[in-house]
Amino acid sequence: MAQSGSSAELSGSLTSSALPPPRTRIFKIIVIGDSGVGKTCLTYRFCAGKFPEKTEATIGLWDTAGQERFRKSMVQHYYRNVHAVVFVYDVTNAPSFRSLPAWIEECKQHALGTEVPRILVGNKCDLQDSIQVGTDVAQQFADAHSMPLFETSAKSPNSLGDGNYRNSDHVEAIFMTVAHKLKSQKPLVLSQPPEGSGGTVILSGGRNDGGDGGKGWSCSSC
Ligand SMILES: Nc1nc2c(ncn2[C@@H]2O[C@H](COP(=O)(O)OP(=O)(O)OP(=O)(O)O)[C@@H](O)[C@H]2O)c(=O)[nH]1
Repeated sequence: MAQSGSSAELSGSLTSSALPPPRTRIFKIIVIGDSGVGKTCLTYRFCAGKFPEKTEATIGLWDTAGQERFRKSMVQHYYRNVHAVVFVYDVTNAPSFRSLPAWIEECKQHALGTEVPRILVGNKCDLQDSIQVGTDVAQQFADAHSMPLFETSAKSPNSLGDGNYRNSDHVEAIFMTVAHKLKSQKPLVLSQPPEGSGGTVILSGGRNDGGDGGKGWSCSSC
């Protein structure tokens, strides 16, 4: 198992033209898996709607030059108050798939067991000729750990061929699934961010019958 993780926050707002003011709930979602599987790209792709031109290895929380006390408190901080976990492996890298049990165990040790919404993501599906982890084996693993499986590519553009990254490759669906699990019962509908709204992606839920406005979701940091 190698190092590091990414995280994203989803905030859900209940907005209304009438008072009271909007309620905001913030969820902390951690994205974990071996180094290089594409955690940063997936998170960036979701938050900014595109694949990053250039990424650098995230400084691993496990890479603190032997300063054990510092490492321990950093890791504890990372796993604290987590609402959902996204496990990522690289479909072209079998060892990254074999590391998953260790990542699941790591989560368990930080009190993140099956009660916390978790999903499994196989990234880099655009590299069709280099696939080392088949869907069958990944699905079996996902079923055994009661997680939904998504196979995706943070990189490949959508089928419209215009170079944009909209509603394609399940990236939005992945985070929508997490949001949906967190928000439970309410059906969520993806809407694109308005032009110039930065990295905000709004996941709107249906208005409720009480007329108190719609639910909005946004990825507020990454
Ligand atoms: N072909 C392809 N390359 C990808 C994809 N996602 C990420 N990459 C590439 O994989 C490399 C690692 O991506 P990162 O997002 O930095 O991986 P990471 O898991 O955050 O890595 P660490 O920060 O080291 O933990 C980069 O060169 C990306 O361009 C993908 O879907 N397809």
